[in-house]
Amino acid sequence: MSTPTTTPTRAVLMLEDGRSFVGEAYGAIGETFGEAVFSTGMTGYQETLSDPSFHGQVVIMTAPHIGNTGVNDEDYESERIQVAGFVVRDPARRASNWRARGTLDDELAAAGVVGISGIDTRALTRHLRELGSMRCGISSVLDADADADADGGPVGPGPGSGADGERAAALDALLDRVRASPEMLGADLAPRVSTPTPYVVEAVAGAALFKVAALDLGIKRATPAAMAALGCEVHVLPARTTGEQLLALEPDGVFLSNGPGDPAAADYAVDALRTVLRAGVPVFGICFGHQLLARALGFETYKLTYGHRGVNQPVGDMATGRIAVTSQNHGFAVRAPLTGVTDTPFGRVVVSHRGLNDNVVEGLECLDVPAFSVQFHPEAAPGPHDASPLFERFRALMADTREGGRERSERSVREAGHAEA
Ligand SMILES: NC(=O)CC[C@H](N)C(=O)O
Repeated sequence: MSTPTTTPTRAVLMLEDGRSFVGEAYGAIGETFGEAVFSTGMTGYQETLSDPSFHGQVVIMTAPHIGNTGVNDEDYESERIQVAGFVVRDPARRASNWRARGTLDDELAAAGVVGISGIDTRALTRHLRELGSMRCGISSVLDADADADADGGPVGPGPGSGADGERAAALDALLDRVRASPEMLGADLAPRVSTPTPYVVEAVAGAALFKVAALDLGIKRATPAAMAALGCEVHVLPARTTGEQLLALEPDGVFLSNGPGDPAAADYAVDALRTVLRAGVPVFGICFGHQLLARALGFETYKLTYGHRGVNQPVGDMATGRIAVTSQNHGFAVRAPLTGVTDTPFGRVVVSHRGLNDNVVEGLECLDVPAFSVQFHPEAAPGPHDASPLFERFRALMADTREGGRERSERSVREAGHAEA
């Protein structure tokens, strides 16, 4: 009798340190490599999968049941699934939601995204929490060779022969491929996910009040949408746009988006930002954009052991003590003194927010130039909306700077008039 076609295909997740997990193929059949990171969000898997900041990463969902609501066209945060691979414990056997147009398994397969299911994601997460994020590979094609040999090849005794020997050799070879795959430290990934050409997101409520130049380092759809809803005309620009090109748009403000990779590798964006800061144009950065503002001010960034990824990360406002529950997705962070004022080439800077789980810097505020940034995600896709007023704060900063600018130019007109008289 032939084997039923429903027999699951075996898949293996191999970590850089040699620990491996055996499960079932989920999504596309094949092989993939990336940095193994875990996300604790219990909702929002579609937004997570399509967040460009996950480019080059294999995402492990700590929530065990994934895929319940299938996939729809509305919840994509970019044009495609961006993760390098996907790891789940217990995929939903059917999708159930009025918006669903298909299952997550099929969607991943159609997008060519290799995943694995049925593994102990709790043990995997604890391992990464102790030892830190590391490279990994998922393969659902390893058994093909071993099985072919086991079925058709000679059955010989001793190590290295037969299916077991083949499988051990295949696992060793997979580990070699994991260790040969690119590292996240030092990776410049934003240009890979950025828009190739500029585009404009129109302000929602009639006439645009403010023109925002947004550097797309891996922007999510919800971000320009949130600013457009506040009356901003958002010009979304490729990652390598220069400071001069940003200023040539005569924007009321410059926004720096989230994005994948190591902020220490994106010197081009740091240079652009310094040009903008020198011009006194308001700046707002989130996540990768926050890390780049920090670098432009002279702070360093570093790699966290395992990062913050999820929708329930508590953040404290240093000035008010107020706590916000935030959406986060970062593996790098800014090194800056939590208290006190730091003097930088762009004047005084304070840390505005800190992570309440581990005291990581979660926000910066410039006191002498109109610029601020947060490590978390005010666009909240997915996640809670506690931080969404930050877009209003950016609008207020643009309004103040514009008023200040008007006052200054009115004063110079008056002064020029005096000079003439
Ligand atoms: N979401 C982001 O912008 C992530 C920023 C950066 N790639 C990090 O991992 O820290």
